[in-house]
Amino acid sequence: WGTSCSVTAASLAPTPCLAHGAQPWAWLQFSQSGQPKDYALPNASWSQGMLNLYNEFVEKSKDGTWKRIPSYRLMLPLLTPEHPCPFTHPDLMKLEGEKMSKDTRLFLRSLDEEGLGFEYVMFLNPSEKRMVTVYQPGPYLEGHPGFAHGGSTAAIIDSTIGGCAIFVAGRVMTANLSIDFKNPIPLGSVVLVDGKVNRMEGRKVFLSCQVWSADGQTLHAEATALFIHKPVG
Ligand SMILES: CCCCCCCCCC(=O)SCCNC(=O)CCNC(=O)[C@H](O)C(C)(C)COP(=O)(O)OP(=O)(O)OC[C@H]1O[C@@H](n2cnc3c(N)ncnc32)[C@H](O)[C@@H]1OP(=O)(O)O
Repeated sequence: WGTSCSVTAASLAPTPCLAHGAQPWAWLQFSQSGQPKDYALPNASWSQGMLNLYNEFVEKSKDGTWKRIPSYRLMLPLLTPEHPCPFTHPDLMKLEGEKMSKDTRLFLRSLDEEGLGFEYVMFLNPSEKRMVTVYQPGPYLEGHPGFAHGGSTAAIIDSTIGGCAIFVAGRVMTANLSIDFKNPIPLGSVVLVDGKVNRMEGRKVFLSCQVWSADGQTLHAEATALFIHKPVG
């Protein structure tokens, strides 16, 4: 899962499901060519602060407590009964790539140039049902001068806890997201988006999330959310 790791079907193999026959690999996304480029690896735009936090979680991942989540331009279509586990197919990357629409991109991976938009890497802690995102908002996410637009903060929160909810429940949609914005996030700074599942009731997954500065001194935002499980088919 480190920086030198090449992405193979084996390295992306799913972790055990937690509930509802969850398919934790369902969030994997593939590039339009079918050859995946993993965007959740360091690039030249990452600040030293971003690299430091990334390395901290890579270190924590060595004993399996945390897992880095690869990130591609597109989200893998949610799995069908015919393809319950795509990792068993040797031509996975190509097949899934060809199934994708050619004209869409995942919102958070919509910009080509490194560093201008959302730079982020997610780490999942399966036993804690917790997802943290190391996040560096770029200059094209501006709201008030010099600060990230609140909508961009909502998007990174939604994706962080969305990933967490997918892990526990499989296919989910955001039904409700409530955010208290506490302190503005400077563009180019590094923050930690820390989300977790609090409880599940039937199809409902309740989560909470906090956005902290990298030094842990500033709470930028906190949120609660409800995701609803939508069974495939
Ligand atoms: C690693 C990368 C991961 C990337 C993750 C990306 C995550 C991105 C997530 C998104 O942005 S999703 C896009 C934004 N969300 C939507 O567009 C959802 C639009 N809404 C819907 O599709 C439906 O309203 C919804 C799926 C949320 C629910 O419809 P359903 O028909 O499946 O459920 P229903 O309305 O029967 O409600 C089920 C239960 O949830 C409750 N519920 C539904 N919406 C609620 C709400 N908004 N607030 C509170 N409770 C709600 C509802 O009262 C009910 O409770 P009970 O079972 O106790 O009766």
